[in-house]
Amino acid sequence: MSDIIEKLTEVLSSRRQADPDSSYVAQLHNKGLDHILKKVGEESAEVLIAAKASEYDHNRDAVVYETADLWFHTMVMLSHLGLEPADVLNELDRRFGLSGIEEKASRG
Ligand SMILES: N=c1c2ncn([C@@H]3O[C@H](COP(=O)(O)OP(=O)(O)OP(=O)(O)O)[C@@H](O)[C@H]3O)c2ncn1[C@@H]1O[C@H](COP(=O)(O)O)[C@@H](O)[C@H]1O
Repeated sequence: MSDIIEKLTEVLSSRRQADPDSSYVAQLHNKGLDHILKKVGEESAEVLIAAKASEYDHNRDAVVYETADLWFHTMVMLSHLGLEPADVLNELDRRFGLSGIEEKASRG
């Protein structure tokens, strides 16, 4: 796991019990799962908009910025549910080398 993902995972875990007045992440936990999911939805839409706009404005920085917002809020969602990025990375690792076409065919 990359260093920043590991460091951020630790900070997010420490924010589960933190004071919402001094932590944005604690505010998200305090507002609950529905609010976190709303943020994930909003950030997803912002990624789509930035990615589509980049075809015309070539603003790749905006795509990176919005994707970072989405990854961050997705990490908060995982943390809220008692999951970690390592769980997702392990699933990607399990799939590694298995062609999407083969995987789909194996579903029968
Ligand atoms: N990586 C991030 C990060 N990325 C984005 N954001 C915040 O996510 C919010 C993005 O929401 P929007 O763009 O929708 O802005 P907004 O309209 O003001 O947000 P809302 O009021 O609608 O929720 C902003 O407040 C950003 O500052 C982040 N907040 C925190 N982190 C990391 O989380 C750590 C802990 O943060 P705190 O809990 O605040 O200390 C930080 O040290 C950072 O490493």
